[in-house]
Amino acid sequence: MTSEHESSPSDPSDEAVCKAELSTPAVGRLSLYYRELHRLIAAGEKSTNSRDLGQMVNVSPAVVRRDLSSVGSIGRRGVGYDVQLLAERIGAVLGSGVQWKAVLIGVGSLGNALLRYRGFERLGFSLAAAFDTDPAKYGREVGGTTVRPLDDLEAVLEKAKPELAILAVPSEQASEVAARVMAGGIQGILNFAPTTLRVPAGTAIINVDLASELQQLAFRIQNIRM
Ligand SMILES: NC(=O)c1ccc[n+]([C@@H]2O[C@H](COP(=O)([O-])OP(=O)(O)OC[C@H]3O[C@@H](n4cnc5c(N)ncnc54)[C@H](O)[C@@H]3O)[C@@H](O)[C@H]2O)c1
Repeated sequence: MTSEHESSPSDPSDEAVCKAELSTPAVGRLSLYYRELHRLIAAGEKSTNSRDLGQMVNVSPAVVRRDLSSVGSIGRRGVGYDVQLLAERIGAVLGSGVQWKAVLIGVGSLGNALLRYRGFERLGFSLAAAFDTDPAKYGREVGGTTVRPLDDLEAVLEKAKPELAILAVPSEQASEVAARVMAGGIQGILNFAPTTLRVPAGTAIINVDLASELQQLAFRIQNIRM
């Protein structure tokens, strides 16, 4: 069995420090460990180790140990990680357990799929409202959320006070919509439009460009072949 490094329980101020120090790829990996740990909990597993966890998310045991020690992990030498405790620890660092409210803007092909996706709720994200500019879509219910006119955006943001916005609008519309949601108090944007949005400090943004991901995948395959 892989040996895990023991670490002492950390105080709450450690959490703030390690959150600030985590790199974006490390946060991505923590999110994957979190997903796998919940799968293990559902399967009745009590413990895991860095080798197995690494295999599940395709990284080396050393990377797993480094990531987990950076969140003040609770591994025990020769025993491994208690999956429940580790999931709670990572969840606390990632802000799970907190309920996050999101709004979705743009209910086309992608917006429809996102509204129907049930995986957000499991991680504490709820969709407070969805908006579009196409009158034919107003009042339609998709995945339990009713599509509203974009004109209602500011009133809904004021009332529901969501923290996050998901943009699934055409790229030409993205910056204007982003400006509106930020003016309405949104703190984080998940942007699916294939354009790089500029946001002021104090707003978090993640741009998801699936075509660019595919291009990177093709590039890697080419390099494997060479
Ligand atoms: N479909 C995909 O698989 C996919 C994947 C990755 C990224 N994207 C990107 O996500 C965005 C949406 O893609 P799609 O395929 O769903 O497009 P789509 O044309 O099917 O849907 C876009 C929706 O946005 C609405 N809209 C337009 N302007 C708006 C505005 N200002 N405010 C609110 N709603 C507005 C339209 O009425 C439409 O319902 C695009 O930028 C696209 O490039 C799509």
